[in-house]
Amino acid sequence: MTQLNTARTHSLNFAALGRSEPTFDLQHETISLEVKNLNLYYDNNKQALHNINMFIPKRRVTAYIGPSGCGKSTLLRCFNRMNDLVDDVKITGEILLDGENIYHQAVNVADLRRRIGMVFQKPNPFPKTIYENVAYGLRLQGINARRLLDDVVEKSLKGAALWDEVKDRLHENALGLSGGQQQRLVIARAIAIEPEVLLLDEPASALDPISTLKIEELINELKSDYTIIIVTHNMQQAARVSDYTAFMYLGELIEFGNTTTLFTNPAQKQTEDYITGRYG
Ligand SMILES: Nc1ncnc2c1ncn2[C@@H]1O[C@H](COP(=O)(O)OP(=O)(O)OP(=O)(O)O)[C@@H](O)[C@H]1O
Repeated sequence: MTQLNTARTHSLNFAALGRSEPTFDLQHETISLEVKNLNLYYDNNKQALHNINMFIPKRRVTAYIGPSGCGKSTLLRCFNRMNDLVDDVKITGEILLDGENIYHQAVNVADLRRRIGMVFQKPNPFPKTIYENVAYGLRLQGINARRLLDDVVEKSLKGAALWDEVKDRLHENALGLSGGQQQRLVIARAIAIEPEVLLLDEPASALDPISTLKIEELINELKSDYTIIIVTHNMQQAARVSDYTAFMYLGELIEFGNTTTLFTNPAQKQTEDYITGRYG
């Protein structure tokens, strides 16, 4: 009891972060993704994820936090089967997207990745124009009608809060944009094909504070249309942007719940130790 009180004293000040009392309750959410008995082993037998069970609520922001090496990125990459690209990886268990197991052998992984888009830590625009970066996914689908592409490019850039900055230079090389603009461009490219879920792996950790703020504001706007899952090293960022937070430690899911509750009144001692800075 004493320790939980200590946690309240030392944990993040939600009023200062502009957050109020908990407004979200897992019991009343629609499920987007469900993780069931998920285990992952690298190099055939090095276990990186241990029996993960949880679900990701639809059209909310869920953050994964935890010390370096605890398996956050590994779990994130399971949601769009990016780990399939790693040699000697073994995955057991299931992840259900709208009730269907994405690891079923009949699943087309390219289709899955259209439904679950991903943005990485380092912005990775293609060495093409701003316009062609955003139009890329549609062109891959064989869509080349100019007016349709124009509309989607504009809508996606507006959706990624970048339109005003680039509308007069759409045909310039995307590599000429700043790092923060490039990251919003990559988000525009991801949303141009209208995925259901967006996976964000440390999307702001390579950016300056102003660009970070823009990305955080953008996440807040995007969640009305997308289910967002974010991995972050930064606890304040998780507290600012997420509705739900999952704390991982040594490949296990220790605690998952409403962000405000997790940061102010954690149920597990390990969570409390982490958020109060005792390790990590
Ligand atoms: N491709 C890989 N091959 C072998 N082991 C890996 C691979 N990727 C990750 N690991 C190991 O799996 C464990 C979890 O790593 P992961 O990158 O998922 O952790 P993380 O919590 O995202 O860490 P960080 O915050 O430092 O990015 C670590 O022990 C890591 O060394």
